[in-house]
Amino acid sequence: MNIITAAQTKDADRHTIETEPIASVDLMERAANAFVTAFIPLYPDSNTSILICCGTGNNGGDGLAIARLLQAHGYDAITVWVVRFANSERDDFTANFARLHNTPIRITEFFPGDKLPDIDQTVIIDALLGSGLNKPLTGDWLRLVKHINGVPGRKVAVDVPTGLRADGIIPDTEYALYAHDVISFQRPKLSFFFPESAKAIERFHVVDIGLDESYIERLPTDFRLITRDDIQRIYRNRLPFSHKGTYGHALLIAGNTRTMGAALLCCGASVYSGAGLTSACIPPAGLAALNTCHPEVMYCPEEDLAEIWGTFDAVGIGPGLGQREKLLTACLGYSAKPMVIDADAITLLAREPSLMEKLPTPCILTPHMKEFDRLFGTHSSWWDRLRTAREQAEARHIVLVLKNRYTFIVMPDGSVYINPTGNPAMASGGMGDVLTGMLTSFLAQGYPPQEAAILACYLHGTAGDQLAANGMAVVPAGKLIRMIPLAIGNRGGFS
Ligand SMILES: NC(=O)C1=CN([C@@H]2O[C@H](COP(=O)(O)OP(=O)(O)OC[C@H]3O[C@@H](n4cnc5c(N)ncnc54)[C@H](OP(=O)(O)O)[C@@H]3O)[C@@H](O)[C@H]2O)[C@@H](O)CC1
Ligand SMILES: Nc1ncnc2c1ncn2[C@@H]1O[C@H](COP(=O)(O)OP(=O)(O)O)[C@@H](O)[C@H]1O
Ligand SMILES: [K+]
Repeated sequence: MNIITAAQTKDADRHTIETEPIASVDLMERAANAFVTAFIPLYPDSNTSILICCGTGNNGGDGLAIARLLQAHGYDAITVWVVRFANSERDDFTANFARLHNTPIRITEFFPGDKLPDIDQTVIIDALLGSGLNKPLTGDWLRLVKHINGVPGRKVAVDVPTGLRADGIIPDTEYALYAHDVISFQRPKLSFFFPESAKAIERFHVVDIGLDESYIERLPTDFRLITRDDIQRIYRNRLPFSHKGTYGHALLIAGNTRTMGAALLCCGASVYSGAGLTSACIPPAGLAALNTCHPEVMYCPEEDLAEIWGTFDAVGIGPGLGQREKLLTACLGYSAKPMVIDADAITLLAREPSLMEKLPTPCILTPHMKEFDRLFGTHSSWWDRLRTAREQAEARHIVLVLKNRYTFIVMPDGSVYINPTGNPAMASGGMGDVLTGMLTSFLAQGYPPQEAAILACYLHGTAGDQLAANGMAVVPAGKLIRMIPLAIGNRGGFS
C-alpha cells in the first residue's frame, strides 16, 4: 500500500472530486461520516460529554460536520469551539458552519488573545489543524494546544494531531497536541511510523473516505506499508510432493556461554518458519540444551564449517555470538550465499569497516537503532537515520531491516517497506534473535531477500499480535516461536 505525502493526498482529493465526480463539501461529509463510524465503537456511550475544537480550514470543516453527525447519532452533550485565529476560512468550513446552526449544538467562537475557559469534557475532538500544517505552532495556537493537553479528557484527533507534521522530519522543538486516538483519512501519514510521533499519538486508526484508490496506488512514492495482501501474494504454498530438500537448509551461527539462549531462539524460529533443515553452529557447551529444546536442529561444529559450507542454502550469523564474532570474517571469505547478519556480527562490522566491502549478495542486515548508529554513525533523528539507511542499501545492494515499533525494511533500490505488525508485549530480549531465524529460514526456502524480509517481519509481528490478543501482556520470544506456523497458516491474519 502506497504511503503518500500531504501534497499527494491533496492531489488525490482533487482528482477524486473531478473524476468521480463529487462536490468537495460532499467529500468532506463522507470523511466526517467515516470518522464518526470509527469513533462510535471507541466511545460508545452517547452521554459522553464531547468538546469539538475546530479551526477554520478543512480540518475545522470536518470537525463541524462531525459535530452534526454525532448529534444525529444521539450524542447530545456536544460543545463546539471555533477558533478564529486565522484571517481566512475555507468554503467547506463556511458551508458546515451554516449547517451547524440548524442544530441545537452550542458554538463558542474565540479570537486572538481571548481567555480560554476550563475544559471538563470527557472527550476532546481535535479539528484545529490537520495536514495543512505548514509551520510550527506559535502564539494563540500554541497556547490553545497546551491548554487542551493540560486537561485530563481523552483526545481524539481528526486526520492528524494539531502541530504534528504529516511527513518529513519531526523536530523535537515542535509542540503538538497529544491524541489518545487519531482517526486518519484514507492513509496513515508517513510521520505516524516514526518514533518521534509518540509525543503526539498513542494509537491511530485509518478510515476509507473513498478517494480514488487506483489513482493513489499509481502516485510515485518510496514508502509502502506492508499489508496482509502482500503476504498472501508472496507466500508460496507447500506442495504435495515436496520434501525437506525442497525447503532448503538454514545454518545459524550463534550463541556463546552466557548467551546460548539466543542461538536456541533463532534455531527454533528457523524450524518453525519452515526451513527443510536447520543446522546450528554453536559452542559444544550448548549441545545438550539444543537437543532438548529443538531436537529437529542438527549440529555443525565450528571446525567443520569450511568443509560443509557448500551444503547450506542460507546462513544467519550474530545472535549471542559474543567473542565468536570473528567467525563472520571466516564466513565472508567462503563462497557467497544468502546471509543474514545480526547483533554481535553487526558490531564486528562496525569495528572492522573493511568487512563491509565483503558482504555477499544477497545480504540482510538487521540492526536495531543502536547497532545501526554503531555501524553508520550517530543520527539525531529517525528521518536522518532512514536517509542513511537508504543511501547504504542502494550503494551496497543490501537489504537493511531497521528494527523498531514499525520496522523499516530498506531495499537495495532505496524503497522503504514499513511493517505495521507487532506490539509492545514483544519488547523483551530474544525477539530480534527470533526474527533472524525467520529471515534465514525464508532465505533458505528460496525467497528473494526482499520477500524474505517482508514475510519475516510481518509474520513475526502477527505472531506477537495474536498472542497479545489472546491476553498475553508480555510475549516471551520462546512463546512467539510456537505461534509462527499458525501465523504462516493464516497468511498473516487472524480473525
Ligand atoms: N483528501 C483528504 O484527505 C481530505 C482532507 N480533508 C481535511 O482537510 C484537512 C486539510 O485541510 P486544509 O488544507 O484546509 O488545512 P488545515 O489543516 O485545516 O489548516 C488550515 C490552515 O491553517 C494554516 N496553518 C498551517 N499551519 C499553521 C500553524 N502552525 N499555525 C497557524 N496556522 C497554520 C494554513 O493556512 P495558511 O498558513 O497556508 O494560510 C492551513 O491551510 C485534512 O487534514 C482533513 O482533515 C477532508 O475534509 C476531506 C478530504
Ligand atoms: N514495541 C514494539 N512493537 C513492535 N515490535 C517490537 C516492539 N518492541 C520490540 N519489537 C520487535 O522485537 C524485535 C527486537 O529486536 P532486538 O532489539 O534485536 O531484540 P534482541 O536483541 O533482544 O533479540 C524487533 O523485531 C522489533 O521490531
Ligand atoms: K487535527
